[in-house]
Parts: sequence; structure tokens; C-alpha cells
Amino acid sequence: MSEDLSYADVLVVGGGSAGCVVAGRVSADPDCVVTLVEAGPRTGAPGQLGVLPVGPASEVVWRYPAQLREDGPETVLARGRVVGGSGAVNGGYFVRATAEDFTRWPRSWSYEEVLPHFRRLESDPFGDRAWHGDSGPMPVTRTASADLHRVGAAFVDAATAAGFDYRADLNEPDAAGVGPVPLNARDGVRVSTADAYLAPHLDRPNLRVHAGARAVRLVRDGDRVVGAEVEQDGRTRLVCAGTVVLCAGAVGTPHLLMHSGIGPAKQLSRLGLPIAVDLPGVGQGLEDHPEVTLAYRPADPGPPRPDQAVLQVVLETDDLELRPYTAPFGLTVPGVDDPFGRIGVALMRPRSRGEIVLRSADPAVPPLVRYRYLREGADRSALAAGLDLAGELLAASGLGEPADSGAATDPLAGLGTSMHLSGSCRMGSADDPHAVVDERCRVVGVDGLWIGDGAVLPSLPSRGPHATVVMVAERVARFVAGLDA
Ligand SMILES: Cc1cc2nc3c(=O)[nH]c(=O)nc-3n(C[C@H](O)[C@H](O)[C@H](O)COP(=O)(O)OP(=O)(O)OC[C@H]3O[C@@H](n4cnc5c(N)ncnc54)[C@H](O)[C@@H]3O)c2cc1C
Repeated sequence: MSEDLSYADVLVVGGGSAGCVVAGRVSADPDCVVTLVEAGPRTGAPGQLGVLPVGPASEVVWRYPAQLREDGPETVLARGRVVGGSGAVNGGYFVRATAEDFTRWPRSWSYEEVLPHFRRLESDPFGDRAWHGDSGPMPVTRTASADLHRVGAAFVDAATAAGFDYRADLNEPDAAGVGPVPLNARDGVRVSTADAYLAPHLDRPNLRVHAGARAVRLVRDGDRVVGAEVEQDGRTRLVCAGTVVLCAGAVGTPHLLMHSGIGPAKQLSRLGLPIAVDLPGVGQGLEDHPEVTLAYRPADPGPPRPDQAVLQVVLETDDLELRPYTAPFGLTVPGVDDPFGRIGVALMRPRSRGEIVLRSADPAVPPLVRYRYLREGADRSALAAGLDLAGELLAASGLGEPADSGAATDPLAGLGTSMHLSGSCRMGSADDPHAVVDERCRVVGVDGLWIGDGAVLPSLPSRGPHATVVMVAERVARFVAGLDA
């Protein structure tokens, strides 16, 4: 029997990028008791921008089995598992979705509608521009030209010489070209939403943060969710709640929904799970940016610089993002052996969509992330064209000679992922049979249940998703708090 240990007006499940925003914002009302449960530890993710703490021995990530191509082998996908979530272990790149991206979202999420929320969340030195804010919790900074690592400086020179525009602000509404990456960082240290939205308010009596606490199942009373079963310290506790906001991420949120009987009936019944609400879109339609890299032998890798972002500059073209990584991954990801310099080539508007598949009726067994990358010929040729462009820019930059990394026979053989999973419980209109949440991010067919994380993105931004996920969470917090109708 579960023990009824606590009550919350609002229970936030998952203390990642989105969950910390929702808990921090909603608990501003002292009359609202907010409980945040996070499966991972409270701290442990080193904050230096030049270190990605996601290597094989990391204690702050989940390792999900993943299959990138339909006929390909399984690999492992890391996601943050710590207060701050993936945003506490990521590259610190904080580029907004473009204005054009929002033309694919429901009209109530047009660029004009979301802009105030982007402005509210940030403190950007460009704060005097119409599309920026200068008093929000997230600091947004860029590496000054004079401070760029030689990789970034040489790449900018090569790209501008090749005719690409230089953009000082890649967070302009439709910025394309080459320029410094907006970073959620201060003085070379990553600032997660746990730092920005949660830490300043931990003394609020109405805010309770439980680390090492994993929700295993939602609890319902008829059509209403009334709480969750939470495992902590080897015990299962029942947390009763007036409202539950799922922020367990694009894998964790559909996983928890399905284990609570909310999901595609066919998949649930195959595993003998009870069906409460047949929602065919749960876990379906996920998107991410496939990435291949051009490896080279760096002419001069230089010493590791933990204070420098793994990506200081980037080139945005129509549907590609070129990423000249500042240092070999062997220097930035603990436990990884990789001596090569790399220019990443990511497809930012991929046509393939994947799914999250349950493998067991036991909620402790991680689901499979099935990407189905490169099913479409157009995706393959776009990436191949991107590799050609990377080759031209490498040659012009003088950064090094292409390496024989085994990619010569099939340049797409080294396919990877940007780890930008989104849209596994996507937002949509009432007539969309695959919509999991409505335009206010309320779960369809269930009362008292919201989703506030990257799972709800209706289509993948053509930029990394972190800034956009934080914007969505800002907005969901307002819906939950009743500040916006
Ligand atoms: C290694 C890496 C690098 C990345 N780099 C960038 C980048 O530089 N720029 C960019 O734009 N994007 C980047 N991303 C993606 C970006 O960080 C994510 O899109 C974003 O952080 C997602 O936020 P979220 O709140 O949806 O999920 P998360 O931040 O992943 O939060 C989910 C949280 O829920 C917790 N959780 C899961 N299940 C449960 C449960 N059952 N009970 C309790 N807690 C649970 C998890 O432990 C986690 O803390 C990167 C991602 C990774 C993994």
C-alpha cells in the first residue's frame, strides 16, 4: 500500500529545463503549494561550458536504448537526470526557434504570441531591441570576436569569405548566416533553469523540491488525475495533487503516461497494461535533428579550455546547421576517446519522424527511442550536400586535413543525433487525432493534467530546442497559474 505522504496544489513531475521554470514561476503565488519531484540528484552536473558531463561514467544522465535508422543497430541516448535536467548537461547553445518555425505551430503560438515570453525569460545585452529582454532569469551571452577560440575565428572567416552573412545576433526573428552562438551562460559557466528559476526561491515555504524521487504512475479518480505514485529511498509514496504538470522530458513524459494507461491502446494492450484513455499520439511523431560530422586532424588542438563553449559559432543555412566544435570530443566529454576535430552537419528540418516504444510493463525498464532517421531520400541528399559544404569550409579555414575516420565509403555511416528530441506528445487542435495536448497544453481527455516540456512541441524548431522549451514552460506556468486564459 502506498503511503499518503504529501499534498500539493501543483505537482511538477521532472525537474529539468521545463520543470524548474514551471515550479519556480507557479510557486510565486504563496498560497499555492508546489511540489517538484525529480528522479535524479539535486546537484552533480559540472557547470563549465567546455565540459559535457554525458560520458559513459556520468551519474547525471539516463541512458536510453535508441535506434537511429530503421535497419540500424541499437545505440545509447543520453538525457539529463539531475535537477536542471538536460539543460544542466547540455552545450549551452540557446538559440530561439525562428519566426518561420512558428508558422507551423497553432495560431495561438504564432511568433507575435510567443515573443513576449521569449523576452520575459532572458537577460540579453541586446535588451534594447524589440525582440529582446533585459530582466529575465536566463542570462544570454555570446563569445566576443576577440575571445573566440581559433576554431571559431577561422570558421567565421571561411564562411564569410564563402559569401555567408555575418550575424551578430542569431536570436533575431529569422537570422541565418554565421555568427556567435547565444549561450545560457555567465563567465564560461552554464546557467540551467535550476540555477535561474529554482535556486533563488528555495526558501519559499510553499515550494518543495524532492530529488531522487521518481514518479512511476499517475493516479486517477475517474477522468481526473489526482496525484502520482513516487518512488524515493526505496519506498513508494502517494503524492496527492490538485493539478499535475508533466515535465519529464520527451522520453520520460510519454513513458509515464503510457504506464498510467494513457496512450495508444494497441501498444498498451500488447503489454497487458490497463487502458484508461486511448491517446494514439502518445510517444508518436517525435522529431530530432540528425547529425553527421566531418572529421579532421586538427593542425593545433591546443590545451583543453573548460571555460569555452563546445560550440562558439555556428552557420545557419536554409535547412542545415554547421557546427565547428571548439575541441575534439576526447577533450570535452569525459570518458570519450576521440582525437579528431569535427564539423557537425545537422539537418534542421528533417522529414522523418520516430516514436517512443515501451519494451516492458515494468516502468523501471527504459523505453526504446526509435528515430527512423534518413528514411526519406531528400534527408540523405541534404546531409550529403552539407558534408560537401563542410569540406569546402574546412579547406578554406586551414583548421586541419580531413581524417580517414571510416566515413570515406559512406559519409552518412557516422550518423548521430543532436539529442534535440521533441514532439512525442505534441500539441494540436481538437480535430487532430494525434494531438496529445490542446493549445493550453492540457492533456486531451484527462482533467487536471498538463504537459509543460519539450514533448509538446508541435513541430521541431529549425534551431536547437532549449530556448524554445524554456519559452513553452514559461507559458505553461502562466496557464497553470491562471494568469493567461
Ligand atoms: C547532451 C545534450 C546536449 C544538448 N545540447 C543542447 C544545446 O546545446 N542547445 C539546445 O538547444 N538543446 C540542447 N539539448 C537539448 C535540450 O537540452 C533539451 O531539449 C531540453 O533540455 C529539454 O528540456 P525538458 O524539460 O523537455 O527535458 P529535460 O531537461 O530532459 O528534463 C526532464 C527531467 O525529468 C526527469 N524525469 C524523467 N522521468 C521522470 C520521472 N518519472 N519522475 C521524475 N523525474 C523524471 C529527468 O531526470 C529530467 O531531469 C541537448 C540535450 C542533451 C541531452
